[in-house]
Amino acid sequence: MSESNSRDETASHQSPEVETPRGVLAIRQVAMPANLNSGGNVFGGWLLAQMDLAGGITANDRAQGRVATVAITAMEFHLPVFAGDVLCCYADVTHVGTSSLTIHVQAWVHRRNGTDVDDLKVTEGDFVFVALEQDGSKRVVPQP
Ligand SMILES: CCCCCCCCCCCCCCCC(=O)SCCNC(=O)CCNC(=O)[C@H](O)C(C)(C)COP(=O)(O)OP(=O)(O)OC[C@H]1O[C@@H](n2cnc3c(N)ncnc32)[C@H](O)[C@@H]1OP(=O)(O)O
Repeated sequence: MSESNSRDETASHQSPEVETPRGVLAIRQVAMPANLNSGGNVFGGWLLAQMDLAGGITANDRAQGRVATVAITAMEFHLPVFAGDVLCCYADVTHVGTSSLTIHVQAWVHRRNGTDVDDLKVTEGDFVFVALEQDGSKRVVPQP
């Protein structure tokens, strides 16, 4: 049997991989009607704010103190979010520089669907934070 045939056979016996959230649950928040746009979906800006908070809490923990968001270098909106969805933001420290930290943040919703509950990845992005002194100047991120 050729190598490629062998690989095909293995693949046909495996169930498709189910994606799970990446990182640690940093915040949960219920999307409310006040967070909707005129189309009936949750505003992207509200989602970004929740993700920034989730990344900021994680960066604050890792940097052992005050941080500020300096950049969002990647952001994807995969699916719409609706009122009543429970937004769950997961954060993963992917890079620590001298004064900066990059946190990959994924937002998933926990959505009731009759008696079932669906968990869906709705957004993800890379948030860069800089560790700050009390006067607002940058500082070195301490070793863990
Ligand atoms: C037990 C109790 C717990 C309490 C728990 C409380 C938790 C509480 C959580 C709150 C969570 C709040 C989360 C929201 C946080 C905001 O909303 S902050 C508000 C918005 N952000 C701001 O106002 C920041 C404004 N910017 C600044 O003040 C200045 O840019 C800064 C941040 C002081 C940096 O200035 P600078 O000295 O010119 O920095 P510079 O040398 O150019 O760059 C510094 C680092 O950033 C990197 N960088 C800069 N620009 C970029 C860029 N565009 N892309 C990538 N990297 C970049 C550089 O590469 C460098 O990295 P390192 O090589 O040092 O690792």
